[in-house]
Amino acid sequence: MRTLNVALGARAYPIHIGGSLLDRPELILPHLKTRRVVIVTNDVVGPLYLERLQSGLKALDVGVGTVVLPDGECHKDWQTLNLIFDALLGDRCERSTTLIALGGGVVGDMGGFAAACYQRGMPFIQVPTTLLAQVDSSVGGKTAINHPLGKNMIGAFYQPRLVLADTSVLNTLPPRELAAGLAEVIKYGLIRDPEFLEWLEINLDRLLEREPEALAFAIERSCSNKAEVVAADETEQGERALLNLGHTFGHAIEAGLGYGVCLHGEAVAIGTMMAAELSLRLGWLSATELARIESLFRRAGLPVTGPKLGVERYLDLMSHDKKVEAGRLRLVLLRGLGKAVIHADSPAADLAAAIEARCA
Ligand SMILES: O=C(O)C(=O)C[C@@H](O)[C@H](O)[C@H](O)COP(=O)(O)O
Ligand SMILES: [Zn+2]
Repeated sequence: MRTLNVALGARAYPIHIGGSLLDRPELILPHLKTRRVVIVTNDVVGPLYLERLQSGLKALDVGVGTVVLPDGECHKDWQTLNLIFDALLGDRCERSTTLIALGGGVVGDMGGFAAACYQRGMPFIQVPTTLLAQVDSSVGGKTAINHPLGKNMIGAFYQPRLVLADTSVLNTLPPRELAAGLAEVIKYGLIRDPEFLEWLEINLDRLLEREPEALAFAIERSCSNKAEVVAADETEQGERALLNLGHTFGHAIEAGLGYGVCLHGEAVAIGTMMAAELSLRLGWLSATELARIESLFRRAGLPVTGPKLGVERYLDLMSHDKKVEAGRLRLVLLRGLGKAVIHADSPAADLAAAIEARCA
């Protein structure tokens, strides 16, 4: 097991990464306030892993309640969130009860938001079961639900007390979900870690073959990048926005198509290609560098062109982005491979051309 720390002062927390950690509930125990938890999961992950986590905790004399949500990004909404509140209230959960999110990004984001709201805040632990959740969404405390007009629009910054990433569970992950997680892994290389990007270019096939050593390295390196950024800028006043590479375009695709049609990681890959196209037009990225990004996404099995929603529709959806300031769209762009910047007021013609260049 490898352990990283998210350095947030009194709210600092560990990220444990390793095989079979679901069988080590003693790692969870020190982070509980009382011996009572509610595990929130979904109807795909639940049948695979809920019993294991539940029985391990019970053996340590922890009282365990469970909530099983319907699976999918299309359920990341008020109605489904309310199922968690119904269960917490129905079970008479206290403010000291710990909510454990067992699942991918949707379960983690909704579980975290429910924990932030229930009785104005209950302890929260992330047990991510997808690659995307292990390398990105379980770390950093962004919790939210979607709105038809925009992704993650209603939420809170609310940090977990522990992230427990069991890499063995990735063996049951569908290939499409593995690829979606790789989009966020590649993102770290592109925005701030050129050495990691080169490692990915060399070792991508090992990740696709789910070689445990390679996966553990990629997860640790991704989490270490994320932990550094979050510790420096928890609530996204500056540097943290760089973690949003590809997301302004990507979120427009997710909302425009209807949540769940395109996986988040797939939308991020397409969005990153649009950001790269714009960076190319601004003279910040060479055609060779753009081709390297495209080749990596393609090899990972990710899409590199998006739906033909029309430039106007893209821009309308993008205008809801959380990085918009005083009505000005701010985009994360690349100034070479391994260096991201935030840029306002991109020339309209270049932006439109970048979107069009990547619409199938
Ligand atoms: O943690 C962050 O900060 C990120 O931006 C990571 C993203 O990969 C993640 O998808 C995040 O939820 C997007 O945040 P949002 O603020 O754009 O909704
Ligand atoms: Zn993301």
